[in-house]
Amino acid sequence: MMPTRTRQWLSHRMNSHLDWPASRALALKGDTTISVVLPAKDEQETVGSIVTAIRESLVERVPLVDEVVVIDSRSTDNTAKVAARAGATVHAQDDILPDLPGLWGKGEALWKSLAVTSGDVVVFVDSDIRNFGPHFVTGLVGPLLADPDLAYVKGCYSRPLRQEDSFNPFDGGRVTELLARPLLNMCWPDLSGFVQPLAGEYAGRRTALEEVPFVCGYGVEFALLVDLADLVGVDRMAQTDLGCREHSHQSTAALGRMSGQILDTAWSRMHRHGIVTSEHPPSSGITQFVQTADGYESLDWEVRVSERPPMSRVLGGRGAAPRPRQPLR
Ligand SMILES: O=c1ccn([C@@H]2O[C@H](COP(=O)(O)OP(=O)(O)O)[C@@H](O)[C@H]2O)c(=O)[nH]1
Ligand SMILES: O=C(O)[C@@H](COP(=O)(O)O)O[C@H]1O[C@H](CO)[C@@H](O)[C@H](O)[C@H]1O
Repeated sequence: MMPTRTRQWLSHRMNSHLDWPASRALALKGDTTISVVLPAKDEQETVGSIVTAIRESLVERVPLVDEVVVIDSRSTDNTAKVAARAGATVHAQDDILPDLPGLWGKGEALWKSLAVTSGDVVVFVDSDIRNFGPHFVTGLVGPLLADPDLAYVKGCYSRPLRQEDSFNPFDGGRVTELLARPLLNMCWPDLSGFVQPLAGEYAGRRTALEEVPFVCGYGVEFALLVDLADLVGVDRMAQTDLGCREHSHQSTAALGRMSGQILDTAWSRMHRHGIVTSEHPPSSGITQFVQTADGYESLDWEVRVSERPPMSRVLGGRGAAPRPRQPLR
């Protein structure tokens, strides 16, 4: 159950995107630089419109955003071309810090983005959003521009579940409701006020983001919440209601594998926090089953997650990335 202190946190750390029109964010920008990062794996259908919306509204019309960067995460489609054509700076995930062995996953893309961006504030936006609007960015950066003590702002929204033959206005966020929310409530009750703990839209100060590890797979959001709360304290974290988010949905089986990665991530944090003491980590894999004409076929999947160290330890010896490239305008 949400502790009283978390209810108090929720009452003063919940924003609405309606509070943060681009004009107000611009008035607060000063010399704070802002990078928007989109991790993208096979998102040719949607990445272009998101980049275009950001470029036209928040670079050209209102000069709030200094760079829009797409990290092409081993896509097999035309994601990179579509993103570049829309005006983004595109980096292939494996071209970044090439002297390190490349790893799979969303968190790898997000971690590597820190090495090729320079914004004082970094905004992460998924590339599969189907109803993106510039308010996703202004609602996240506004509170950070207004309050220098704030380190991190997480988006929250209603999450419809639109599938081939069905639509439900509330059933999205399946891993959130079935795994992440129970885990956080039971083991990290101070984080139980985050409405969408796995939301892929969030913004943070580089000075904080470069001081925490990045889990390379789908555990990245879960780990960032726990690790940033350890680093800066929940009261330097906030959230903004961004309205509604519709995105491309994966299959239940795919979310089962995602859940395995998040559970592995959570176990590692429970171990660091002394919630579990066993020195034997959980199994690194899961077996799923598909029905066949002859019965069931078993499929084994690896869900053990890799983790990158805080970027400050890597860039420390390399020097920070150059200041944002020439704005897109
Ligand atoms: O290895 C990966 C997996 C995902 N993504 C991106 O991360 C975001 C969220 O991933 P996904 O849509 O697969 O997760 P879901 O929203 O279904 O939970 C999307 O922009 C993906 O393109 C990525 O960059 N690399
Ligand atoms: O929130 C969730 O349960 C999952 C799956 O959402 P849906 O059930 O497909 O709406 O989506 C999120 O989880 C991923 C892992 O943290 C994030 O990377 C995604 O950005 C986020 O959409």
